[in-house]
Amino acid sequence: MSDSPVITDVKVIPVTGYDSMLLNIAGAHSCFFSRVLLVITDSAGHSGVGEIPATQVVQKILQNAAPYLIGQKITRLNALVAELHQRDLRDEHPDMQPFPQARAWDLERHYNAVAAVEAALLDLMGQFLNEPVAELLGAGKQRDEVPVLGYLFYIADRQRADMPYQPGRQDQHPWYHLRHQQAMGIDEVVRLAEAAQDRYGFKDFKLKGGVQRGETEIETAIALKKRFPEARVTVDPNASWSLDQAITLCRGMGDVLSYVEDPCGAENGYSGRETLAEFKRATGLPVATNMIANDWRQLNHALQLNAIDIPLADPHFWTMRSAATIGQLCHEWRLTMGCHSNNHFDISLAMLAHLGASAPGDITSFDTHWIWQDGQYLTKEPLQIREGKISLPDKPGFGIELDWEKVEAANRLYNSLPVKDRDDTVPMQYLIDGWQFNPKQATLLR
Ligand SMILES: O=C([O-])C(=O)C[C@H](O)[C@@H](O)C(=O)[O-]
Ligand SMILES: [Mg+2]
Repeated sequence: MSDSPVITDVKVIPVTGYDSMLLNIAGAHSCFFSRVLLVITDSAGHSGVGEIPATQVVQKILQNAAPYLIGQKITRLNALVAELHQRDLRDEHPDMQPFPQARAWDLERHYNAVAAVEAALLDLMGQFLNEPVAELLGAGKQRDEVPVLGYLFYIADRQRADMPYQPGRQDQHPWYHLRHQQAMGIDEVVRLAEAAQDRYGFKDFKLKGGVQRGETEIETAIALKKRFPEARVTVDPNASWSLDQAITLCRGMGDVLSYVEDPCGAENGYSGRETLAEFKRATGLPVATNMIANDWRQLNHALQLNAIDIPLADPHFWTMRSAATIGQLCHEWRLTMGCHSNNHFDISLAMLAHLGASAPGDITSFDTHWIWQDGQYLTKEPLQIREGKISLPDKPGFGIELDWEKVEAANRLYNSLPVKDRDDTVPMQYLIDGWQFNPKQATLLR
């Protein structure tokens, strides 16, 4: 019936790199960030790869899925992904019991695992068909370059932490030094933006908020807009502002903020979808989210309430194909597609690029944390951000090749870590003793 290659090997490889002491509502980024690579090899001798956020649960889910995948034809991609979506791997595998948080109610880990499998299979399919992954998504490849934004953070003083944060390098572009230095003031954040703009050519900027007083964060956004008048500027306090506060801070700010990301969330018996709908009505500002429309059912409710304009369709939990479908839906329904991110390596950079290349019509610049990791490559010819865009390589699949020496070194670093999963409250203790997460209180207001 078919000459499809079959899956011969599945490898789950956790990898770690270095990060700066970036602040967000959950605390401070550790000096380490971790991801999981899923590498699937087929009988044609090709390897496909997917990258997702690292948790111990997701690794277990993927290890449990491996025997099921081996021997399957790669052309069963659609059916395999649908089947994995439905399997409750925890119940099938008693060794998931030490992870009570897995699968049954922590759906995001399950989605991450399925997303990794789908990405690796798409990479293999692209190589089998000699087409880039973007051609296999949605309406096929729509563009060769994908706009991305300069994702800015307030940066804490790493020297206060007894952790091996990197000091930065002085022998390269100033960005590679500045990204490791404290940046809490408005001028320092503008300086960061200037360096990032000079290095990567960004047209647009996003400021991670939920850290300082809302007024200070809005003043920072105003300063960014003043410095880069043509830029689309946004701020993302991760729903930490109350609805009233969000309206007070953002009303009349249409000439500064092109859109606002998750300005408020659930409060006083009202859901985040309801408060965002009220925020939109009160301010007239477009709203983006990666917090209240993260699966089809949530997206349906968000759209029925007219709560959002820009779904940030992250392929690491939506999966590449579902995120591409959101791109098509946004185009048809006059919404705007964007993409959320977390700290990531260059495999995810390729995933974002192929997703963005498949999206029809206008999209807003995609989020990427890559500028905080740039230089820590796991592929031989990593994609680059130039003039604020990522160009797609003219190669099949994702068009990337793993550098196994680097992957093995990053895996050794992961294995050496005493704490494996992300926990931003730990480094935060060096800044504020006894600090605890409060989703409604800015990080430094304690
Ligand atoms: O847009 C967002 O909400 C994010 O990028 C989530 C991330 O976890 C961000 O808050 C971070 O890296 O600290
Ligand atoms: Mg966000």
